[in-house]
Amino acid sequence: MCGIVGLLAKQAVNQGIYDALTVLQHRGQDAAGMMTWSEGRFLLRKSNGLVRDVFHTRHMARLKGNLGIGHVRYPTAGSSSEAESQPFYVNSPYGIALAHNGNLTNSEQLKQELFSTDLRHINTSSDSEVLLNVFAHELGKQGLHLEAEDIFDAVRRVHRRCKGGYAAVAIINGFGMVAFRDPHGIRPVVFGTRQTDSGQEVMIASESVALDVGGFELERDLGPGEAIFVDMQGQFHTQVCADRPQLRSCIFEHVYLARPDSILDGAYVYGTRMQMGRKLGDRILSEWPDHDIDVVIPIPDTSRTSALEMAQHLGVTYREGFMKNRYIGRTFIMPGQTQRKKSVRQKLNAIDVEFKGKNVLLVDDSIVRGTTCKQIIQMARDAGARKVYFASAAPPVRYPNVYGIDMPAAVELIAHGRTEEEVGELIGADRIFYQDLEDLKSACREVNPEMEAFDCSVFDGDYVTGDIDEAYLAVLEASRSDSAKDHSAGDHALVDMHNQDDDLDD
Ligand SMILES: O=P(O)(O)OC[C@H]1O[C@H](OP(=O)(O)OP(=O)(O)O)[C@H](O)[C@@H]1O
Ligand SMILES: NC(=O)CC[C@H](N)C(=O)O
Ligand SMILES: [Mg+2]
Repeated sequence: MCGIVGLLAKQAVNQGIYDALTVLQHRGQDAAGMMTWSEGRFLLRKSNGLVRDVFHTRHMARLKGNLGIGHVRYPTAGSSSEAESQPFYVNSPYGIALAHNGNLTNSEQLKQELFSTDLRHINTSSDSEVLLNVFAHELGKQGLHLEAEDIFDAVRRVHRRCKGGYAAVAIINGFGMVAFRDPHGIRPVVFGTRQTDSGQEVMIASESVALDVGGFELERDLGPGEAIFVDMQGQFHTQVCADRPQLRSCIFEHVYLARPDSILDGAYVYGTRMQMGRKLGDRILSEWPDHDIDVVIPIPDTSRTSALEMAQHLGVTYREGFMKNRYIGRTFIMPGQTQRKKSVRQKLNAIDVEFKGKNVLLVDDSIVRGTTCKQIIQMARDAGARKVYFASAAPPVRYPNVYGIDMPAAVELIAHGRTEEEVGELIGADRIFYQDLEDLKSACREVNPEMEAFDCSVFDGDYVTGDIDEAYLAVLEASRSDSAKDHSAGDHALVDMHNQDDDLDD
């Protein structure tokens, strides 16, 4: 769940891309990057860190041009080094820059094919570099005069070769901007337009909030397998380039990943989270009609929308019993377990009066590794709670994610191989409530009835791309679990394009 943005405008795009990246920051906190295009040259700035730390005035001054793409990264493949931050660039054919959200599940096989049959070299362990090179290779078959139709043909071949989740935005030197979404539409991508006196401007982004801040009107989501090409005049062309497109968007976007003020696949994330609260409230009432809950307390930030709705539905007081330090980011998407653990305590602090002598129902959007809830329950007890009940607005997360969320190892998931009651015991709750998966799906459908099916793999272990088996998951776990990552830290110099007279690294 990285964040991507592309902007083709009638004026300089650097500030617009920067602003979009800041509102997509919740999708990736490890690295940020921007590549613009001006007079036949690409200009790049990318590095580890938050958007505000990566782009300084001197970088912004260098990022000239009316066309550009940007990225915030949360690594799901390769390392978290600067060399694997995005966008990536290849010089042939034409010169192409690309930013990717998602994760390819056949990148190792593609990497070998790229070398042995396409004669292309991949210099990092990033699957995004693989995706760019497959796209470049397929585009290279089209010849010198590129039309929208040629680009769509190339995307069609990308879909035939690549497996997994991918939403990507690219610049083709001299031709314009392209974006495409995998045939299951696992990861989100939307586009919108802004009319100016000089003509139409187009923004493509992971979430509609990026369009809102830039004053763009949301046109729609890209459909599964669909591509959009925006020519240098700002006119866009779209086509579905997959043989059998089927929308199976990641339901975890609606649970946690996306911002509540985004509209994804026609569904207001805020509305879905309210429905989730209502449905879980119903479940609690039916399982425990004579409950003794005194107060509902959310675990900020993401659960607040569901918790408020649940409290109203239960007819119980809602109180903000935990204060969040606004300067600490999201803990779940931090790279290591030590940092995640430490951050919970730095991030959240209890207001004792809301807990003293009360039976509290703590509500979170999801329980993944259990890092947050274990500590929070202890904090609630330390603050004087009599009973601590815990509700998760999502079902138990029991299976790894392979499509762009960094949950590679089943053993790290607290609900893997455990019943709901066993999880409750392990986290120290007096009683635990989980959402039912069917209720979660209908929460989404109540907001947009056209959303028929989803990728729910983290909840049900059903991988929609059909290429994931035990052997694949074993290799993934061995290479990407927290303990494997601890041993793979290394120094990775940035082998990349050089930029004007300026240094890349500061
Ligand atoms: O069981 P865990 O492994 O702890 O993961 C689940 C927690 O992580 C997320 O919070 P996060 O702090 O990332 O973001 P938020 O502020 O948006 O809630 C999520 O909202 C849960 O609180
Ligand atoms: N979270 C993501 O979308 C990650 C994109 C890509 N797989 C990377 O690791 O850079
Ligand atoms: Mg949270």
